[in-house]
Amino acid sequence: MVEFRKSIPIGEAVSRIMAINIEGKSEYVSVNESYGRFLSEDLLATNDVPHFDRAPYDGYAVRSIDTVEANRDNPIEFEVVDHIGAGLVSNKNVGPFQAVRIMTGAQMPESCDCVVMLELAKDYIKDGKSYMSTKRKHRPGENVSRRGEDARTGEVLVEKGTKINPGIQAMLATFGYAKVHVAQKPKVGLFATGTELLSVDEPLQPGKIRNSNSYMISAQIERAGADVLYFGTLPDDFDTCFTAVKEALNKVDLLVTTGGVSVGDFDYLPAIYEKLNASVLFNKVSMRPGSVTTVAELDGKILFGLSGNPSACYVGFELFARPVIRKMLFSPKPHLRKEKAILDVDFPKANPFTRFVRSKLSVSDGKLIVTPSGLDKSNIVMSLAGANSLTVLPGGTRGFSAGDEVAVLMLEDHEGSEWPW
Ligand SMILES: Nc1nc2c(c(=O)[nH]1)N[C@H]1C(S)=C(S)[C@@H](COP(=O)(O)OP(=O)(O)OC[C@H]3O[C@@H](n4cnc5c(N)ncnc54)[C@H](O)[C@@H]3O)O[C@H]1N2
Ligand code: MOO
Ligand SMILES: [Mg+2]
Repeated sequence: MVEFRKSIPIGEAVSRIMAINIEGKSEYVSVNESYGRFLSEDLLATNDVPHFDRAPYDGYAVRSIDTVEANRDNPIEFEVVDHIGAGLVSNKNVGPFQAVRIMTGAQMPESCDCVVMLELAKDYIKDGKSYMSTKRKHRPGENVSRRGEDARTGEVLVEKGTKINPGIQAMLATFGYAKVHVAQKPKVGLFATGTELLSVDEPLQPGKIRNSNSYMISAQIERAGADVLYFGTLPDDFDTCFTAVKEALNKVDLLVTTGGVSVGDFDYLPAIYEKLNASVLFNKVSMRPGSVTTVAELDGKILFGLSGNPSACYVGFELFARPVIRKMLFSPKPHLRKEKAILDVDFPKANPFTRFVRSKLSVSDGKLIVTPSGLDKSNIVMSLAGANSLTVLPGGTRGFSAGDEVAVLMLEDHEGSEWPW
């Protein structure tokens, strides 16, 4: 007799997984290798930026008090006593009605508090000496980049768990972080199970299909920020699968398998979990696709038994495995980011289960608009290519109409959500 499975709500399934005590680890890598990694410690400013007052323009550093009388009819003359570019420091003591010709980025001379831009100064030589004059009154601090205007020593600039982007790379270099504390990439093992599976370079044969799930899931694992250990395909044979899964567990932090989780005669994953003595967190979820997704835990490692059906496999990974990976990368918002969007077409199917529709989210006239990216069946591959989101259609509804507001989960976003259900 076919085993009866009790399905649980999606939120309950996710919270059972997230309750497992599994933590990320940190490593110390060169700034050259840190782009795209996740910070495992808050990023602090180690000095003021800039750490000296500096000229943001090419011009003349003067004392603003000396410009007070300047106006269109009264140019004020300054003797130019020094000339510096970025990287040099003037040691001249600049007195009343004296100026230093200064270039962008150079440190301000101590007694000067404003910069007259080259465009507002007239320069000339008189008796063999350099002079400049200006007709503009300048305020104290005018055209000066103040010490610490960009960052102050000790400030937390970026929080732990943030993905390092090009701007953070610039910050790291600015503060002299030659090495940076980042999360170790979780090692995610992967098997694709199924006697029907051909490799990508094999010609088609009757009854067989090319394995596409492992390519898809490998990319999803990388998109989530982890490393893939792909162990290959497995035939639907209990002993072979059992041995392979058991051995793989020693080498990984998390293990993903695709296929073999339903109630079919050759769906061996449930029996494998039982023989491993793994505790099964759930084996049925009130969702479509991916209702047969089965997740188990063994010695602090999580085994994700994703469905073989490509769309179900894809969705199961994003909802269940991604947040665990992001948690191990110290993200405070490990789940897919949830937003509201306007549905662009009718979706008349009644939904006993919560449905996650592969969708294309776009911005039109300042609003988020969402439309299914293809056929909404769990064995479909093609709708995945155009999907950048999952539209969430709650169970127990009679279908949806164009113009309805719906929740969407964003697949390509780096922000995430704390708890979307
Ligand atoms: N009597 C029932 N039958 C089924 C049920 C059920 O509740 N009762 N659930 C259905 C649902 S829902 C799904 S989803 C599938 C899940 O099946 P499995 O996870 O056991 O996966 P398989 O049987 O191994 O394969 C399903 C399907 O996917 C294709 N597949 C598998 N691996 C790959 C791969 N690597 N690349 C591409 N395609 C793959 C496979 O050939 C099958 O067509 O069960 C329903 N049945
Ligand atoms: O897991 Mo199945 O995808 O619900 O069709
Ligand atoms: Mg099956």
